[in-house]
Amino acid sequence: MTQSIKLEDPRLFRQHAYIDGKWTYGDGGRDEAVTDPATGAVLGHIPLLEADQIRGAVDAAEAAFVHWRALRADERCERLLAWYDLLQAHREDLATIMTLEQGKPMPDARGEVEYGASFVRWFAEEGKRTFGETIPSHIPNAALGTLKEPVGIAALITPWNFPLAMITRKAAAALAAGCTVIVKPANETPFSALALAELAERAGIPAGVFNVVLGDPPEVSKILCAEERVKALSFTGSTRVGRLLLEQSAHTVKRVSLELGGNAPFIVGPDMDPKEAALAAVAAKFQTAGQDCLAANRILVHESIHDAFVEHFAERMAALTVGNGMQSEVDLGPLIHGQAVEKAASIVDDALSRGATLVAGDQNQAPGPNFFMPVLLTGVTPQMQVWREENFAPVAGVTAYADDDQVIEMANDTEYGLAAYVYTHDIRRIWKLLRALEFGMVSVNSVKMTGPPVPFGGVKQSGLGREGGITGIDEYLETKYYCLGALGSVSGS
Ligand SMILES: NC(=O)c1ccc[n+]([C@@H]2O[C@H](COP(=O)([O-])OP(=O)(O)OC[C@H]3O[C@@H](n4cnc5c(N)ncnc54)[C@H](O)[C@@H]3O)[C@@H](O)[C@H]2O)c1
Ligand SMILES: N[C@@H](CC=O)C(=O)O
Repeated sequence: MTQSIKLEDPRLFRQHAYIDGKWTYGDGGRDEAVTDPATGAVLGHIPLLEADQIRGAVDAAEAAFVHWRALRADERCERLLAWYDLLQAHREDLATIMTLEQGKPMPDARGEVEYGASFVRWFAEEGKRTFGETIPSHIPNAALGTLKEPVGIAALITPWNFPLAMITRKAAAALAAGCTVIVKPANETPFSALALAELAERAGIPAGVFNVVLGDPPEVSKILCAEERVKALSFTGSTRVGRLLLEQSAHTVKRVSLELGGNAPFIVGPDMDPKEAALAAVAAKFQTAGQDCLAANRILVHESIHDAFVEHFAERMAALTVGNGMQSEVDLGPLIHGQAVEKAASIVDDALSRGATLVAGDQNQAPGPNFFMPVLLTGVTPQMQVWREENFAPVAGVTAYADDDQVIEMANDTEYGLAAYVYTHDIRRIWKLLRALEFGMVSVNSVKMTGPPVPFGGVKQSGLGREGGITGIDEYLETKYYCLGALGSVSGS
């Protein structure tokens, strides 16, 4: 079954790769169907490019780099702002494409377009502030300083859970720095990336500056990692693939940035109102049907309020509507594919076989094969997969703890270190937890923590580097030191 896609601007729906300003077929005639996870209907097809075509994208990015880096920062800024305006103007179409290929409800998709666009505006401005520094000279008659220069071509490899914002958070920073980019989106969600390319072209971003390649993921990534001309690799995705790409990039000594998996603890202090904390925990767990690197997977509640918390959590969870994200009033869309549903079921089975209690979550109510009803488990322990792995599904695991030292140990008992949530109004507890938690981001009494000004990223096996904020652009800049010697007495100090 093929589904027709109705857009106000049908030219935003592209089914070709985008290289050097041209929409490109695969030379070998291979292609892949892209389906709507909610219905299983085919939305369209993408070409799987051949190795020479991927290298062709590198040729194009290399040629375009010469001119793009030579523009003044404010000239690049103008084009990025034009791109931003187009993303805003086409928000509804972009959200429609995203919901159809990814499954998230339309309000969430609109929110992601807004979120993704906000990085373009942020980095358009930051591009004008890539300041070098002057260094007081220790060498007689010399002036010392630094310049910031673009690293060169950046390969950007992105996941399917946030098909637009994960691209713009990288691409806007790279383009503002003066780099050219080759984007490889996930094959599950290529159409958002291709719509971004269409709008980049309309915004006056020159041919070869923003390219989108499609193909067999290991094949394409291997070529990009092995290419000496690609100077930076920025990857968002699973820790497993991140490790692989880091290894593959070692031979060409690339600048590597990794935004990997998370397994966020959500800590609730004894002073909290259990209902307030439960509503926040539901919001932090079920966005994008739990397929979110920031999802609150391990919910650690003080024993004095545990039972009341669980009751409120279950009540709020029962009010969530699961369905096709194109329909109004839906809170949770489908999981991305059948394998994700199987993995979620096996994680729940594993927990139950090791003694967890199923409080709620009846899979017989699921409205279709790729849907998974929200699950609440209590009595979750470190031996269970639901604790050890990033479950990436609407499966919430709750555990009681006795005191702050114990909860710190429990929260840090994971290889991941992306984000943690803390709910308490006790300032001493807040400070103690904030300092002791081994996570790149700690959010206190707030579910929302991200946005353009924020240095987003993790520690431990959750990644390398930061995206967004005032340092996000540094991932795409080299520092060049200069020493101007023999200046005579005018050099000063
Ligand atoms: N830290 C963050 O900012 C952040 C944000 C979003 C998602 N994520 C993580 O992404 C993961 C979910 O996304 P996913 O399932 O698309 O991740 P994934 O690692 O399977 O895929 C990510 C990208 O890598 C490609 N890929 C897959 N297998 C590959 C291989 N063997 N060799 C080379 N490339 C390969 C995919 O096509 C995709 O483009 C979760 O772990 C989630 O936490 C992290
Ligand atoms: N929710 C994250 C993406 C992770 O999956 C974000 O806000 O960037």
